[in-house]
Amino acid sequence: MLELRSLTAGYDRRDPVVRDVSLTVAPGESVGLLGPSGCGKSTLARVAALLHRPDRGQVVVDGEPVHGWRHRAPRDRRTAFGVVFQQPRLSADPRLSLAQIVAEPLRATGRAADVPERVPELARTVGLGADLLGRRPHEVSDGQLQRACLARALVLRPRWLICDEMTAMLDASTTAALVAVVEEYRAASGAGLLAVGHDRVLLERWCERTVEWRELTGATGGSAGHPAAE
Ligand SMILES: Nc1ncnc2c1ncn2[C@@H]1O[C@H](COP(=O)(O)OP(=O)(O)OP(=O)(O)O)[C@@H](O)[C@H]1O
Repeated sequence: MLELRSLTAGYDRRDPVVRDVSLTVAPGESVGLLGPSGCGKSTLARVAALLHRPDRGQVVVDGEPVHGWRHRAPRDRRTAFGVVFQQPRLSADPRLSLAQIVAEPLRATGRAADVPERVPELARTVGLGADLLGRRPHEVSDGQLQRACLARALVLRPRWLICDEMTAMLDASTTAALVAVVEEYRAASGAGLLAVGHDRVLLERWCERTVEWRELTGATGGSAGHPAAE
């Protein structure tokens, strides 16, 4: 279970963008989170993926409260999450080839030995031809780069996937292809999904359950929350 309990988060403690938000994703469940631009969806997605420390509230993963974010999160916690962001160009190192981008999490976790097997396997899964794997981000389209970013998110076989407007920059056929990849992975692995976006038609087709941002506030009662752990 991925539980977001009474989360308050943002960039200025005096004026948080996420206020007392609660949401739960069960293993194997797909949850779409809909909200208008600027409401704080990406910020919440980053907290859920252990990339941004909340001011208040708790993230509880499989019954265990999270006590560290980013590099302070234990490795097995961090690697349980695969994250895909809206803008692949901001989340991929421009100096690396697509193959190196996909391989990054394996190298960072001491599993470089798996690279020769896993990278071509993931490239096939996301529909990246071998000719593209040697190219760098500026030599491929947004859609091709997003395919590499999705492969990178899946390479460590995460138990939770956080997709933050994953398809916002993509055409309809690439959107359908990437959603299908996520769904095949979920069916095979039992991973849970939190897909954040503003495209109601897409999220309602994609996810078993879709929730509105405004429904999440104060859902567990009051804004007191729990003090965030260091
Ligand atoms: N790094 C940052 N520093 C300061 N403010 C930020 C930062 N990132 C986001 N914000 C602000 O926090 C608010 C919520 O942003 P967030 O990206 O979480 O919203 P969103 O719902 O995902 O929006 P969108 O759908 O447009 O991506 C916005 O007002 C934004 O300007």
